[in-house]
Amino acid sequence: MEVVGQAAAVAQLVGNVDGLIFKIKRAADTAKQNTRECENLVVYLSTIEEVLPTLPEDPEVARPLARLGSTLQEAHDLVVACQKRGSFSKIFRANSLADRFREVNARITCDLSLFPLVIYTAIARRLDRMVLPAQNDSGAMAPAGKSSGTVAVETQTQMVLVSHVSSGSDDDNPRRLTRPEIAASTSNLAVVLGGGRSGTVYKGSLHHGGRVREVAVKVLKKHGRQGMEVSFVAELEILFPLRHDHIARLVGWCEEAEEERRVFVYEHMSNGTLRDHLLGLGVHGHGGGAGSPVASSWSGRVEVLLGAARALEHLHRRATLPVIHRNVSSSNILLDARWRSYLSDFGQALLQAACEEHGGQGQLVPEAIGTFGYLDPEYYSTRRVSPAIDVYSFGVVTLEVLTGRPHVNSSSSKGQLGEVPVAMVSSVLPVIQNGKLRDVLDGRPSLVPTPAQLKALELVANTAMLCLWPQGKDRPAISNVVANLEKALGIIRSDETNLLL
Ligand SMILES: Nc1ncnc2c1ncn2[C@@H]1O[C@H](COP(=O)(O)OP(=O)(O)OP(=O)(O)O)[C@@H](O)[C@H]1O
Repeated sequence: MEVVGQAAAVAQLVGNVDGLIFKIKRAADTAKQNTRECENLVVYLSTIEEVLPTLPEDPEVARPLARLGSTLQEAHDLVVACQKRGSFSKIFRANSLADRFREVNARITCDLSLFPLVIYTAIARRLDRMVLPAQNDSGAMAPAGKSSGTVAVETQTQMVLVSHVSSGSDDDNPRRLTRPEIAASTSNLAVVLGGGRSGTVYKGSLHHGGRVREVAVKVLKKHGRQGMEVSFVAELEILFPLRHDHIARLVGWCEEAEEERRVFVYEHMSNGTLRDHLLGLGVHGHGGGAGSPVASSWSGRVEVLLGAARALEHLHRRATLPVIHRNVSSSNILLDARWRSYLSDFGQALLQAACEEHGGQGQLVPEAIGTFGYLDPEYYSTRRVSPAIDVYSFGVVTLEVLTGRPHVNSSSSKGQLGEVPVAMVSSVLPVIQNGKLRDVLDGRPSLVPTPAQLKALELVANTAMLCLWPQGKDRPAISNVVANLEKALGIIRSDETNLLL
């Protein structure tokens, strides 16, 4: 009896969502402003509409369905508002409506992520298919914009899936992989690249569409972090649409819910992590030897920092669905064969829209997760998530780059429980604040700075100081950090050129 009741409740919720989608579509037909946003929303909702009849009559889907229903009610009100023309400042009104569309879209995406994983990935797969242009008979991709209905598909792509700066083609979209594909690509997980709290990363080569691609395959721990399923879905949701020249690209994923096996496949970065090079760790043969510009030149170091700052700028300000990374560290900045830097490891990332919901103060999380030494103390005490927490961690990475020291040291004085770890910030920052940057700069012979380089490094150090300000509101936005690093890199490069002449 109870089961019948639950089934009826789910059926009713599905009917409600279906009805709302129908109403939104009808209202969108007669929208007089923000018509593009309305069209985008309709395309997004059509995908959800397709999935609705396949939902199981399971109590687990009732809660996310109810949430989706109330978000769609707001979406409907928004589209209805677009049926009127604003009598006062039309442009202002259009912009504020566009902001509300962004919020509603982000909320719908958040609501979808609450569905059980198997349903969510079904939706993601459908969206995946929508972004891939139709293949012609020869298997080559048809040019975008040529197939019927492509306009809708393209706008959908812009809205939901592809954030912006794309350096790859559409066939670079992440795809679902099978377990045999994972086993074959990694020769049964033969070569370990590294490991962390969430799993082990293996080297692999993926054959697809006549191409071979070097990949890093992260097999998530079965019972690692609490809520692994939730964090898998969250990372998939965040990484799927992200395209940026300094963000490690997701190539695919594999999910076998029954066996609790979850895998992410990323582009392989052959030169390891920034940390390896700063500390001269010989991990996999690329730990900061003579050939590493990151170990041996200030331009190499500042360039890597700038890449990571641009990745954060993209996440915070430019991505269609802005993101807070929450785990910025020198181990999560990877280097490819050309020494370009890439931000990686989005396992703790959060969508900013969810954070903004909380009266602009940032979302309150149950626990301030992070790595000691990188963790923003204000976030640690308030548990409120905002972009400023990434800026703080980036400040710590900047100090690592300047000093070549690890983010934590073991104190010489032993506490009751053994050696006490000390965050580098507490030992290095006061020295920089006293104007004695030279005392803490990495002292390797190839890094002795010229006077011009020292000026540039002072700018970098001052920027780090601002990033490490105790209160998040006093820290710079990441765009200002990018601007300062660009300036510093310009000074160092022109000095290097002068030295060569
Ligand atoms: N795309 C990649 N290319 C090459 N090596 C990689 C790649 N991704 C990860 N690695 C290696 O695997 C290690 C662990 O990866 P990652 O930091 O993502 O794991 P994690 O379990 O999420 O770690 P954390 O403890 O920070 O949560 C990295 O330090 C790096 O050495």
